[in-house]
Amino acid sequence: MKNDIKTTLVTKEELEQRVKAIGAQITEDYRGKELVLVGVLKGAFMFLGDLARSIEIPLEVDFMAVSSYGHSTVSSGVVKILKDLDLEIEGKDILIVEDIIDTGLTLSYLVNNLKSRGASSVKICTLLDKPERRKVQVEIKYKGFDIPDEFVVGYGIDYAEKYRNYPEVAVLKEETYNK
Ligand SMILES: O=P(O)(O)OC[C@H]1O[C@H](OP(=O)(O)OP(=O)(O)O)[C@H](O)[C@@H]1O
Ligand code: HPA
Ligand SMILES: [Mg+2]
Repeated sequence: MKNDIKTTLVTKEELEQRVKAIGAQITEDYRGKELVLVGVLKGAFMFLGDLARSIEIPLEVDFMAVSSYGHSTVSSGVVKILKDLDLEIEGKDILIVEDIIDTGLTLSYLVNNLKSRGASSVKICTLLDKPERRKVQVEIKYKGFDIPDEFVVGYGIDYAEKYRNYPEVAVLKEETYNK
């Protein structure tokens, strides 16, 4: 796997430190609230696991699966719900946990969708942001890192479903895409 990597953008240590800091901030901000972490599958699974462990107040966890990329590196722009929430979220404080915001299409769809179900609040926590790529504006409450406009993998994030288990955020070598 390591042979397929061109460069590392965010190291294990940087991830660990930043995730802990965001968790501490969420702990302060959501004390006394009905916090529900909504992880966006599949990319957010690793970030959500680490983040949840660094939040020191009771919370609920649920997941949604939506897809706009499929096996491509370009967003189709059409967001499809593949798996919906199990929990009722009326009156709850929702924090959507995402691995990466690129065009913003996935999240702007999700925020509107969850607000329409009567949540008390719907905010966004993303590990990575590619601001240069934005097509629709979304308000981000917690952010790990800004990254340049490069297709990244690792720490939950895939290329054609692979590399999610790579422990750092990295860019693949060109030749890997044509394998
Ligand atoms: O801001 P956008 O341009 O909408 O892109 C961001 C979304 O795209 C990726 O998901 P993907 O559809 O690849 O699903 P996955 O998490 O299962 O890999 C990523 O995990 C975000 O959810
Ligand atoms: O850089 C990326 N890598 C993987 N999936 C993605 N979905 C949006 N941007 C990316
Ligand atoms: Mg993907």
